[in-house]
Amino acid sequence: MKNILIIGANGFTGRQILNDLSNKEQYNATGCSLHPDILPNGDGKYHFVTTDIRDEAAIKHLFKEAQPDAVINCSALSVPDYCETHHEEAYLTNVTAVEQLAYLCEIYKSRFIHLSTDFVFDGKIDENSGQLYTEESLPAPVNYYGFTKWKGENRIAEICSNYAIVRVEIVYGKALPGQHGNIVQLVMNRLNAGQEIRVVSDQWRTPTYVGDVSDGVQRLIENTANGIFHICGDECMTIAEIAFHVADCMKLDRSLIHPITTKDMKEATPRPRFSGMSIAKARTILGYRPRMLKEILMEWDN
Ligand SMILES: NC(=O)C1=CN([C@@H]2O[C@H](COP(=O)(O)OP(=O)(O)OC[C@H]3O[C@@H](n4cnc5c(N)ncnc54)[C@H](OP(=O)(O)O)[C@@H]3O)[C@@H](O)[C@H]2O)C=CC1
Ligand SMILES: Cc1cn([C@H]2C[C@H](O)[C@@H](COP(=O)(O)OP(=O)(O)O[C@H]3O[C@@H](C)C(=O)[C@@H](O)[C@H]3O)O2)c(=O)[nH]c1=O
Repeated sequence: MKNILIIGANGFTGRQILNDLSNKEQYNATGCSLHPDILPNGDGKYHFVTTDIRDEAAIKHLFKEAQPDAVINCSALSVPDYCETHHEEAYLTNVTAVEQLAYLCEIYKSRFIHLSTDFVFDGKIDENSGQLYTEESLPAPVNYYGFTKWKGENRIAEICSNYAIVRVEIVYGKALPGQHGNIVQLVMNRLNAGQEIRVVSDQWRTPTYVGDVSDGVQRLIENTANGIFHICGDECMTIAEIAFHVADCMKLDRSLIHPITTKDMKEATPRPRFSGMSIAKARTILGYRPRMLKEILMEWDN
């Protein structure tokens, strides 16, 4: 049985991974998060600890207790607008604490699986070129969040002898109360309530189903390959196209959706224009096969 430590286990992705792993006999799952268990009356299949990863002594104690064979880091300051105005705090969580986790993984001979983002890229690929970002593409982040995530990636590659960096993007699925939502849920909620929504039609992404992230991570626990893996969807589309898929699959009123440009959206933080990522490497090495957005939406009970 493998001991798996999932950090950021109250978060949207971390909780999915904690739930999935704790239902498998081959894993002994420990969830860790900054705040107490978001679902304290769960089925008792996992152990949960409240720990701040910025606290060096606490994190050393956690490793000693958990003796992890693999550590999955889903914790982060993951709101780009917040990171843009809180540089020091963002750096501490997304870089300094990640470095500390990486050192401890080396000491405990744990495989380090760390979640990162498409926001490491500048998004300057021409959307008509048919190109997608690969693991070989050069990062050049356009916001501070992306910068810290890239720094974290680099430090792990320098420190760890057994690691995988998992870049995901626009992770969607059903969030629990208390977790942040996602664009698919936001569109669904607005349209269900008969409210209008403005969505950008000039930001291209490869949206990722949260269950597929969990699947990709599980494949990486069992694989020994080091390096970066793009674990996202296989369909590149604009945010406006995502919104129209939601309306059509859920039979909601698509006239409430208003496509606008990024310029008109007046976002507080710059975002890459095009950040579709290729999953060719994950397909070949891991046998990763993500699901289609429409397929997930058709099964979604809203
Ligand atoms: N969601 C998305 O669309 C995307 C996410 N990513 C990356 O994927 C990963 C997971 O994202 P997502 O699921 O959205 O994350 P969330 O923001 O939902 O969850 C992050 C979790 O990290 C925990 N956390 C934050 N600071 C600390 C700390 N100091 N010590 C311990 N735990 C801490 C929080 O715990 P608590 O709730 O207990 O306070 C929170 O639950 C992140 O690395 C993010 O950068 C990348 C691209 C897209
Ligand atoms: C709220 C909102 C967002 N959008 C767009 C902006 C953006 O392109 C997209 C998603 O917006 P969000 O604010 O949910 O997420 P955003 O901060 O853009 O995105 C991400 O989260 C971080 C953690 C990442 O690492 C990224 O990979 C990405 O998935 O939807 C609209 O068009 N209309 C809206 O009303």
